[in-house]
Amino acid sequence: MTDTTLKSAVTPARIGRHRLGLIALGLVLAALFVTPVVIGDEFVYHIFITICIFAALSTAWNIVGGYAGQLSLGHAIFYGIGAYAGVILVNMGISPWIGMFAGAAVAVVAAVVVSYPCFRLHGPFFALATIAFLEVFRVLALHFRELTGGATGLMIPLKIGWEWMVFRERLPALIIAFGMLLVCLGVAWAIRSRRLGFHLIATRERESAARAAGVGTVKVRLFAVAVSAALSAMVGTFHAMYLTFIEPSSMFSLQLSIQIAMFALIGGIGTVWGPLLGAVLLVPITEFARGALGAEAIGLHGFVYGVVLMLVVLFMPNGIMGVLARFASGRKEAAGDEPDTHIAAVARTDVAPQIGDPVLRVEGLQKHFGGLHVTNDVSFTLREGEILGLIGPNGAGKTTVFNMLSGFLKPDQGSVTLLGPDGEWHEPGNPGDFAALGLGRTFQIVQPFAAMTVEENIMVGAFHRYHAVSDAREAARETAHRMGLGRYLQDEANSLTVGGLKRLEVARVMAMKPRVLLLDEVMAGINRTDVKRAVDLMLSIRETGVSIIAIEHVMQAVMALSDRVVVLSSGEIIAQGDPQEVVRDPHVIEAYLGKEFADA
Ligand SMILES: Nc1ncnc2c1ncn2[C@@H]1O[C@H](COP(=O)(O)OP(=O)(O)OP(=O)(O)O)[C@@H](O)[C@H]1O
Repeated sequence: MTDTTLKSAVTPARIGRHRLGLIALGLVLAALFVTPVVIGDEFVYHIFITICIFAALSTAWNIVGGYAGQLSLGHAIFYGIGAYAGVILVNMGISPWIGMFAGAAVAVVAAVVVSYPCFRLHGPFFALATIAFLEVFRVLALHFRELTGGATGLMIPLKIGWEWMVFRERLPALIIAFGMLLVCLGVAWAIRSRRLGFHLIATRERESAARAAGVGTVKVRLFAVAVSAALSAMVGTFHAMYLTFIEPSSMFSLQLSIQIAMFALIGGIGTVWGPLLGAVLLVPITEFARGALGAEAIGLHGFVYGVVLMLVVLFMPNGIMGVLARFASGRKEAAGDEPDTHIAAVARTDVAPQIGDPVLRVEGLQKHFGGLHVTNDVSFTLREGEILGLIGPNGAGKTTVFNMLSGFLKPDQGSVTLLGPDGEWHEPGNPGDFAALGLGRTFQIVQPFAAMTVEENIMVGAFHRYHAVSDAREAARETAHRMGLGRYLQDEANSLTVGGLKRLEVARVMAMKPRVLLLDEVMAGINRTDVKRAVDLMLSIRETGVSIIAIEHVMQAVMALSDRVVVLSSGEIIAQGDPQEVVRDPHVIEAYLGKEFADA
């Protein structure tokens, strides 16, 4: 396959529009620095410094709230820690440049301690928990009066100069605020464009699928929270020096937490540039309104944010960046029906399967859900290069067995052991360990990472083998072409048809280069031509030495594919062996069609 074929999905027009977008964003960024310098007015300086500060805070928030999808409304905790650490150390005669890092270190510890127990909570529950922790920190700041000054707050001593981050003119403050914004944007961009960014978005979109692809979902989210907290704390230190006075309710403020989240929501949550655009749009409107209306307009910014948020939700659900991205990528239509490449056909009779030694042993699996005995003493072995069909009527317990074979469920009794690449037998405990030993699985209900392109979805699987983005991208492209998805590389996963999504599910797991592959009903709901293609594909995968267990209801496919079949009924194995013999077994006919049919 030529390189040009691999890159064909990225059109020159699309690259051109992308470049145009980057140039426009670069101009917005440059204008943030140049405009106040050219105008020279104090108030304009103040507005642009405030934009930089809020854009930096919102960009840091976006690493957790956007990339990782953990809607934190307690981010002012880290901003407040940075502010207090900086000011307390300044009062002790230590420069805020040092205090900034001390605050960041404390914020990282607080972030890990606060977030770890909260990660089990999702959506509004996570948000509520972060608000509760924010309140705890505010009360702590009020309580430890000797350190924080309590409700009276702390004044910054009037030591002027770069060393103390306090200036008579506005320009140095703008330089620092702008520098901080650049640092936050740089970190956010670096995370998004590396393996970590892919892992975070995958975790946000489909945690189970991410875990099956070997992503350490808790680890990556903790890392994101730590980085975000450190950046927020550093901005907090500078902002405290800029304000020259801090007190608990304005530092550990729910309103501030909501504001920084809102900038990202309006600009484009989960994008690198969205928070910046949100802050650029909203801060001037509210600051000018406040300046123009003075005390009459207390709370006006809340009203303005509410109106803008409503308009954005109604007309731009993905924020400003969503509109720009649509412009950059052009048309979208349902994709995936017409594979662009021919999947190598391997006729059933052409190839004698090379079946080797056992690679997976399943012994005495028992699983109860409350009073329901879902599997009872399920035992079988899978050999190298073998295709094992796992069949049985609805509710027989097939998916539950798969969940135990991939670490998503712990058996009540029994064991699953897997032959590792080191030649030793292992008993893995969780999906990550199974993936590390070379087991990949698909899900009965497809689990695409909706916010990613087809290429990026497959890259999440490829990152299991590669660290470098370029290597993972190349591997993903090769897999996509092999799976007939080459034409859709740059399309959003959401735009694929059912058949396309099923192939994407297999492509993601194939990019992991598994040694054992668990396929859960990959042929359900697809047309006859696609079933034929899927059978050929599975046979070609097996030719590479991969062992496959396939849960399937499409009997022609099961018969065409399987070297052996295991039949489950009511959680027990009722037959196993050669496919032709198994389908004639009266117990199997009875399980599927009832006793009367079997007797007849
Ligand atoms: N988490 C759970 N809690 C309670 N019951 C469950 C749970 N998961 C599965 N079950 C029940 O266990 C039984 C087996 O379900 P399972 O999904 O494993 O069957 P299956 O053979 O894969 O069915 P199908 O072919 O319809 O997908 C069903 O009765 C199901 O309702």
